[in-house]
Amino acid sequence: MAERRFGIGYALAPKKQQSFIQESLVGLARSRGIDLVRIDTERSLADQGPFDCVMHKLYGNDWKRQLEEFGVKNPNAVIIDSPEAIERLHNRISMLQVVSELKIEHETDTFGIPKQIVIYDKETLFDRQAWEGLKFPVIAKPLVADGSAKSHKMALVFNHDGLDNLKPPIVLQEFVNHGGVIFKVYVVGEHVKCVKRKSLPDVSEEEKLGSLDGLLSFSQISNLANNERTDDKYYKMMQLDDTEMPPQSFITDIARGLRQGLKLNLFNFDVIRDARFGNRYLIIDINYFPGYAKMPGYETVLTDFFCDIMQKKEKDGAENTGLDSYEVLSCDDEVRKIVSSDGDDGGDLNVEEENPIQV
Ligand SMILES: Nc1ncnc2c1ncn2[C@@H]1O[C@H](COP(=O)(O)OP(=O)(O)OP(=O)(O)O)[C@@H](O)[C@H]1O
Ligand SMILES: O=P(O)(O)O[C@H]1[C@H](OP(=O)(O)O)[C@@H](OP(=O)(O)O)[C@@H](O)[C@@H](O)[C@@H]1OP(=O)(O)O
Ligand SMILES: [Mg+2]
Ligand SMILES: [Mg+2]
Repeated sequence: MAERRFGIGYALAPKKQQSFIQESLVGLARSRGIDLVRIDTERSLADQGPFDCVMHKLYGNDWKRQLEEFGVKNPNAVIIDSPEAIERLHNRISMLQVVSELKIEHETDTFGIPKQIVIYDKETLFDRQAWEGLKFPVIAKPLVADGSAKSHKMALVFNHDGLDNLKPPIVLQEFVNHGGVIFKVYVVGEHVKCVKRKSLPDVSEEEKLGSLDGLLSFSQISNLANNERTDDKYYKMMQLDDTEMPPQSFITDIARGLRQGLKLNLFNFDVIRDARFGNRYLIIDINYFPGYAKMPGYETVLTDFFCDIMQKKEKDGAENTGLDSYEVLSCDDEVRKIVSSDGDDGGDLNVEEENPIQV
């Protein structure tokens, strides 16, 4: 009897679909019995399918309603991920709250988030009382992180003069020197991959005090040029080679904690190493459904994840229990640590985990 195939519908904006749905991914998934099917976002979801799973990165109440209806009509289908869980990442305060709730013990390393305050209006912006404990330079980030170009428009503010150009609501986050390298940790279910990316350079003491005109604007500085898909080529070009990766088990513990706390499968988080301490890591950003295609070998990681969902669904189907749409166990319960071809000397981090994951 022919093996039953597993249909995953994807609902993505055109730009996202173009970058993420590559023939290499579609072909590999197909060879593993998984069909990736485009959901026509101009038509009602209810008129399309059937789907065993829906994967999406769309906004708006109408789409949210359609997903809810789909979930009611298809209780055994898996939705990756729940709109409510995703919305938590659309606000830069609620986004990082989950980090403060993580309980992770590590012998030598500590983690946290930078000091930050939210500013809703201009008066508060100029009220020094409101800034308790926060010192220049600060990074001004839009409070809303909803995928719009505006939500990535940032400014490095060196002094009071720079405040004039800011438009609340914003988050002011202390700027922490971190050696000009950021660690981007991609999470795909129980799969975790840490890569290095170019970041803002450190700010010297003179620059902090100097007569720089108060503000430097920038946007998406850590985004990899699309033509640089191999990390080692990018690392050489951007002189990131000699930056040590964070401890592997530390990063996977944080990834696991965030996944369980956020109840999300598809996200990445940005980590900087605090140059003042060297073993203190700060999480500065968490992104839903990031640019996975920039991750070397993304086809395999994503297809393994699809396989995890399919196998869990079959297992649950056999036990006749409806798959709870937020929990998918990994394909196997062994901890499989695959360190990438660069070995463990600062190479990228691929770690499979044994824990159940939540969506
Ligand atoms: N607190 C901080 N201290 C030092 N540098 C920071 C800090 N916050 C952000 N940066 C720098 O600014 C860049 C953009 O910040 P952030 O990642 O929060 O913005 P974003 O628009 O959400 O980016 P992404 O494209 O990853 O979604 C970071 O990659 C890093 O280079
Ligand atoms: O497509 P890209 O490669 O730029 O991916 C970026 C992605 O854009 P897209 O989802 O519109 O594609 C961004 O999503 P929004 O915050 O804007 O929603 C955000 O997740 C970035 O962090 C991703 O960059 P990465 O962290 O992977 O370097
Ligand atoms: Mg970021
Ligand atoms: Mg972001």
